[in-house]
Amino acid sequence: MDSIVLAPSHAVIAGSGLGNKADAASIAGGVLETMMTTGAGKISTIVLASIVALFLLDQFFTAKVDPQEPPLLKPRFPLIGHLVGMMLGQQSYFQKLHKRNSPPIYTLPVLNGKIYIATSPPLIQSALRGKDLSFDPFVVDFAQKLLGLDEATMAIIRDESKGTTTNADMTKAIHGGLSGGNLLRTNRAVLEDVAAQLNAFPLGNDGLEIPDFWIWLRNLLSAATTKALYGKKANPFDTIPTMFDDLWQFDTHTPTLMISPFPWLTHPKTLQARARLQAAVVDWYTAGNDKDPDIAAIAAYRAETLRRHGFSARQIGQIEISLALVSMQNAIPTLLWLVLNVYQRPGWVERIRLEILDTLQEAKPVNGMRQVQIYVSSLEEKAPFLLACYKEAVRIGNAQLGTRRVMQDTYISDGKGNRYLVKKGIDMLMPCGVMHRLDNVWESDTDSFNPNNFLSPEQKGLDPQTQSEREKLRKASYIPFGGGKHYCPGRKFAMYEIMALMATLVVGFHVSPLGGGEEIQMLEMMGVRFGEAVAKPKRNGEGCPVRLKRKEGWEAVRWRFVC
Ligand code: HEM
Repeated sequence: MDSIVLAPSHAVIAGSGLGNKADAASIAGGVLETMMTTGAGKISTIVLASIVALFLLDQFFTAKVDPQEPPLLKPRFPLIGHLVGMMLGQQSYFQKLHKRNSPPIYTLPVLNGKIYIATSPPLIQSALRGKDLSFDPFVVDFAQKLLGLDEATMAIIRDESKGTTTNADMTKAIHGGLSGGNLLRTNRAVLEDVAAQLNAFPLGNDGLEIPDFWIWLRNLLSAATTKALYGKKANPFDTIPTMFDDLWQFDTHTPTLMISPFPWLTHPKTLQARARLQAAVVDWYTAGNDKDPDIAAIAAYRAETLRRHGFSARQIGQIEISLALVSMQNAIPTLLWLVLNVYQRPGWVERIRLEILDTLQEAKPVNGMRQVQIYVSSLEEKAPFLLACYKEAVRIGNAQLGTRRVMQDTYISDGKGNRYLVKKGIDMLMPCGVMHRLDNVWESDTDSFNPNNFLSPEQKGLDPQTQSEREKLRKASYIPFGGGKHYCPGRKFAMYEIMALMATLVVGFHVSPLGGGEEIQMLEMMGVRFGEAVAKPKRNGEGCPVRLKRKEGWEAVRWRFVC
């Protein structure tokens, strides 16, 4: 079986495919002979001989492709060209290939295996909906390495003897835990803590000097999220002062941790951070806190599922640091890109402020302070420009690599009569970084932040009829949250918490650069690596010091979010 597993972030190679050996050997022999007789020096002979050897190996080992499969896209440098390109460029390598006019779906030969890459909206939608393509194998593959799980734990994860698997039941628990009333309750709990933190903000004219806006935003939402997940009584993230730093240290190095053959040598600090996180979370489950009715439904359902499958509290704690990670690692950087991009344009801040003002309601004063309510679930409808900015922050920051393994030979189709055979055991990648930069889909200069991408034709003064094809294409190309069975269950959760926090900032607070001037510093994005979805700021966000103070007329206000 030809198989390359590359996502979230590692490669497993198996199988082989033989090319036309006789032709290759004679061409290579000719090249070598020419080289030797022209008197080239020893070093250049060795280099050339290596290239010829690679050329030969390429002919021998490049995977075979059935004519019905997606066409083969050969690397410019034989055999290892794509592998090196992916290692160096990570997700951006697919954008590079796309700029070379790659077909809408192609087969990428990597060593002696292959992967499929889809970059056409209808083909991606077909793949995400397809029952024969699955994300599950990756969860199992990466759990062990990422979380450092022992064989006994992995044996339960791999167990299929009960007619179901841990993974299948966890998917149900996750989606149930983050839908309907459970979603609203968890959002309410997060925002209650966000409000408490903002309400504790200094009342004076100087406000607060924040040396590092990224770290401030990160800590604000991390504290609120963990409180909502684990409840107020016994939050494991309150036990050790380094817990948030540990979580983000772990998050930053997850992509390399998964591929490092000797993580104890290459990532000792990350392993120590992971160990501290796991110890605190293990204690929390050992004390039975997951049965407390005050905790988030997603945490409770997942723990109940894991206990049902026979995991001990130690094993649950080790696995469940992933819940904290997944709840924050994409949402919080998205908040950063929204805030930074909007605050580059005072006109946009004002436009959002006016939208939000219309939605606010005054409630009964508390301790002599005004109490202002934000109706979170109405923001989607009542604040279209804020919503467009949020979606644009998601588009611009997200380069997740949708990943599925073909479980049995099947066809995917673009709905226009083109269909492609995809074969059992091969992985298919759907690079969001390419989809979110397609020239024919998005407003021009696809690297720029442009909320027009998500305003309706009517809101932009355009004729909806002439725009309908493009609108459809935009919907199909926008895949920041994946799709199908594993469509991110936290997408609404993230949207509400981010929009609510942004709404409060623009109405109630004044954000200005610490060194003077009008606009706050824009931070640069790091490239998104395999295994990540949302870009983090370069240099851990250093270089964006701000002053945050309550706005005139909004000094003595207590904020309250209604979900
Ligand atoms: C802007 C923020 C977020 C982004 C961009 C994002 C992105 C993603 C992506 C790309 C996937 C994989 C989907 C697929 O392969 O089809 C995913 C899955 C998942 N996300 Fe999110 N996510 C975000 C926020 C959240 C939040 C806040 C939570 C939890 C509170 C969450 C929980 C999950 C879970 C549990 C899964 C696995 C679902 C499954 O396996 O069925 N996500 N997310």
